[in-house]
Amino acid sequence: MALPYHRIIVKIGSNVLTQANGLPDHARIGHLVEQIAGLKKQGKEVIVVSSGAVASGRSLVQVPEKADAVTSRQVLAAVGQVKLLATYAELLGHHELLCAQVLVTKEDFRDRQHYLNMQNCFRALLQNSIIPIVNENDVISVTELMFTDNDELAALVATMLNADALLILSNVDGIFNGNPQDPAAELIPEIEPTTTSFSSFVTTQRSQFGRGGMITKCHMAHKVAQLGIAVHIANGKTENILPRLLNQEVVNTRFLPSKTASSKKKWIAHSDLAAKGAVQINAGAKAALTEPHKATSLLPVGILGIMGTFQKGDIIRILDETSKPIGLGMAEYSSDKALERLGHQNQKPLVHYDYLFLSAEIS
Ligand SMILES: Nc1ncnc2c1ncn2[C@@H]1O[C@H](COP(=O)(O)OP(=O)(O)O)[C@@H](O)[C@H]1O
Ligand SMILES: N[C@@H](CCC(=O)OP(=O)(O)O)C(=O)O
Repeated sequence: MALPYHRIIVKIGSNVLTQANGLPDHARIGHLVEQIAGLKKQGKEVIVVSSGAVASGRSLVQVPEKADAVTSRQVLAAVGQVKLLATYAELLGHHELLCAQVLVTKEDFRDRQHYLNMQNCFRALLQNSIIPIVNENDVISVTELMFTDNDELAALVATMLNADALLILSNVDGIFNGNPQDPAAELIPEIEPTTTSFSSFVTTQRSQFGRGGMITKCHMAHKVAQLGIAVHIANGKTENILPRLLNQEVVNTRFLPSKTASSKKKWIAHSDLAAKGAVQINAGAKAALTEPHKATSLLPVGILGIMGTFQKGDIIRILDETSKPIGLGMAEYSSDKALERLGHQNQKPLVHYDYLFLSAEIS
């Protein structure tokens, strides 16, 4: 039976688009474009998150050896992104499809206004049947401003657009219960939303041109699935991977989605870096907040301490008694007011349930 996904994010990793010599693999891009056109013909909405700018740049310019790594990457990506998009535009054009370039930085997901502007543009592109091709703005995003990798970017786009599925195409068939090179290792077909640890079987090893590696891929995938979006990790080098994946005809790892969260919660779930302060809560408050199937807000009576200074509307981290982060929320009032109300009964919640995201996975 075909999987009933309508809005699909397809993340194409560096390794899928790059040959062993580091140059772009045009035949592969062409084959993926054919498959994307096939999905569009079925009436599906497709958003592509594509790496490959640096690899495309390598095919055009040779950066002088004396240039530092950051500058080289900026130059290669700036030149290469033009070629990458031109390749997509030309190949999609053969199928009478139009694509659009969306270049973003991590900051754009932290700032509510940037986020809403981006979301608005994506929606308009999809309404006009245009395929957004998203990549990190590698000219601006350097060092600590960078996404961990394009898996993180794809996860953020999937949650922002409330996609039905995120398909991560890498150079492995999925997640194995050991080193994928080990013949004894077996592919894990499904991962439940309750799974919390991957480190026992996923190594920190990365593929030749990959940035984040499989551990970060797993954490991203798990976080997205927790927000109600199905995530599949599959091999982008397998022939006709996209239609075969959707028809369930090919091996892959599927992260089963848990019940859906509201879009506000989805935004908050990815706002860790934007947090302005933190609150430490007592064991009773933690038990109340984490009780399944209960919508509980965070009240001042359960707060032990306030760290940092925040205003109404700011994102704050929620820490348990041992200072372990257990969630994120949007403050209903400032840290000054929260301090006055600390430990008091019958006060307005500091974080309303609708603006509270709890997860064991926040790093
Ligand atoms: N348990 C595992 N199952 C599958 N792949 C794994 C596992 N542990 C480590 N890996 C490595 O993760 C790599 C894919 O991640 P990554 O390098 O980030 O790829 P991409 O560039 O496609 O995002 C694989 O090539 C593989 O070597
Ligand atoms: N933005 C970069 C790729 C970034 C990246 O992390 O790629 P990947 O390892 O495929 O997630 C580029 O276009 O070359």
